[in-house]
Amino acid sequence: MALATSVVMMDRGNNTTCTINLHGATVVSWRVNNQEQLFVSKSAVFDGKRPIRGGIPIVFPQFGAWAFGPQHGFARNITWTVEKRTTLPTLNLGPLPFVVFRLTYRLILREKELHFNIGVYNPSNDLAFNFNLLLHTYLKVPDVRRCQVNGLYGCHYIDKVLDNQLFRETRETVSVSSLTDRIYQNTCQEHVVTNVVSGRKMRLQKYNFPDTVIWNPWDTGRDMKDFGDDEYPNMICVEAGHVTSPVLLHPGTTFEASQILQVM
Ligand SMILES: O=P(O)(O)OC[C@H]1O[C@@H](O)[C@H](O)[C@@H](O)[C@@H]1O
Repeated sequence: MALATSVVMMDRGNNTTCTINLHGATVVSWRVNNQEQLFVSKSAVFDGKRPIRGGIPIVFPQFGAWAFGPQHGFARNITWTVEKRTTLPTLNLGPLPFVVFRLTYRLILREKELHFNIGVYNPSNDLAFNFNLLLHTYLKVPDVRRCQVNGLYGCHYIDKVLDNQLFRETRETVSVSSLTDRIYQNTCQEHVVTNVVSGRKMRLQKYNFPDTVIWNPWDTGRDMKDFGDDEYPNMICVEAGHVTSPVLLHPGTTFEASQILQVM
């Protein structure tokens, strides 16, 4: 069995690399010209028991709390396997003894881009199932207060900080200056986040991910054991997902979704 800390690394030259921890198939580092783009907490735990705090964990088959398992599902907390037959890292999850599905995750590293392609297959002959899927992307930023996220104007959002009330976004760009935990629905296929590392912009393109979660724990991060007290200014989560309505996957069919991150 692979160790919890086993990693797969992609190296494109020019100090452009991507590292995937097989625990949860969590992308734990993406360096472009030696500049780290992802936030991983200095208090993150790599014990193979808990999800990794930062990078890009995969949320599946549940977003949020759940009666049947851990918060945000179990995919981020299980060791994935690497398919040996391909040159591109392809990671697989399933079949597992207790569930019927297979997840395939393919990553492509380009000069200034990282592509994520994820497929969920239902191998059953007769059973359909429901799931949520989300890429929990933690972007590294010098000061979250200076970041602006576009592509959310006019969208309805569930504000988890305000008793899950539904609001409509009236701002052209969204910024974060306090505890923020919002599920934006039917968002644009593209978001641009300003003032990420080196003052650059990050473009996030998404396909088959109708929702976008914006999260920063602000000082409530102090209550999280695997998150440093002073780290909240240095991250913003912009999470592409299919979460407000579940995906219903019929027997013998596959659901596919993807995301591209691009340093601009
Ligand atoms: O601590 P976890 O399980 O990794 O979750 C972190 C956050 O993840 C976000 O996606 C949720 O909207 C937040 O409500 C949650 O607090």
